[in-house]
Amino acid sequence: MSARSVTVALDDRTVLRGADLDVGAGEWVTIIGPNGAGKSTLLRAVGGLLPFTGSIELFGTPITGLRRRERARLVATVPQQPTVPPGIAVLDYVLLGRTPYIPTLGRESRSDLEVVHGVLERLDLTGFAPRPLERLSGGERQRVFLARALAQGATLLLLDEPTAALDIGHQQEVLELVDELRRDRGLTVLTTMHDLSVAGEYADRLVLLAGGRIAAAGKPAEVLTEENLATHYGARVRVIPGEHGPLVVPVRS
Ligand SMILES: Nc1ncnc2c1ncn2[C@@H]1O[C@H](COP(=O)(O)OP(=O)(O)OP(=O)(O)O)[C@@H](O)[C@H]1O
Repeated sequence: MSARSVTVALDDRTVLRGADLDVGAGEWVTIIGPNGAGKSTLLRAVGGLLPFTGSIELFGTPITGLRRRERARLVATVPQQPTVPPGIAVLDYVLLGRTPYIPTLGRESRSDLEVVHGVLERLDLTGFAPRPLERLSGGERQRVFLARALAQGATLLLLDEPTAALDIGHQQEVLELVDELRRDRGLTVLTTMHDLSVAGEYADRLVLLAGGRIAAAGKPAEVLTEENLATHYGARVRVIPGEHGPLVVPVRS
């Protein structure tokens, strides 16, 4: 996907200004930045969920020219707090991911159900299928949200803080799974993330947003510098070289 000069105003306030972003097919790019920087806003604009000025293309097609169903087959979004229909079971929630493939007033096909069961199995959620989604723990729910996005079969996956509710083990499990799917199925991944070490370990490139503008972009080692993190987060950190990317350690003054 590519975005050029994307600007978003919410309630008459410009919260994203002139953002340029390219994510190549099969690439993983993570947007980092302090609270309120505009990370979710940029992700939502790319997902076609917000009005914007500028241009956004998904695999060569302007997003504004795509119908909802067409767009949903190309891009799947997991928001920070997805809406959960009251009382819905896990299986039915994940099945909602197949909506772009089900004819209006039609029913899901056998292949839709096969996709859903495959995804549930892959995410170790088969045992949860009949349970009400609302009664799952925060981390279990997070995996179900990801399952719905994967069931959608889109090529571009947009994940807003995908590991926020997860313990360290499930965090790794989910990110490894996303990376595996990226390699196996050629998925393109755009995420937001607060954990900078984890962000740097998984992404090919990082984009640092601050005050609605892109302040830095490049390989994790180019973006995760002590200077950048002091300037844009007001944070005192040490950056230590790690096996898969720089490790960012907060230090007291
Ligand atoms: N619906 C809205 N109306 C008005 N302002 C909004 C709206 N949604 C978000 N904003 C504002 O836009 C700015 C960017 O918000 P956004 O959610 O994109 O930030 P973020 O970088 O994802 O933050 P966080 O790390 O806290 O999740 C913030 O100042 C926020 O208050």
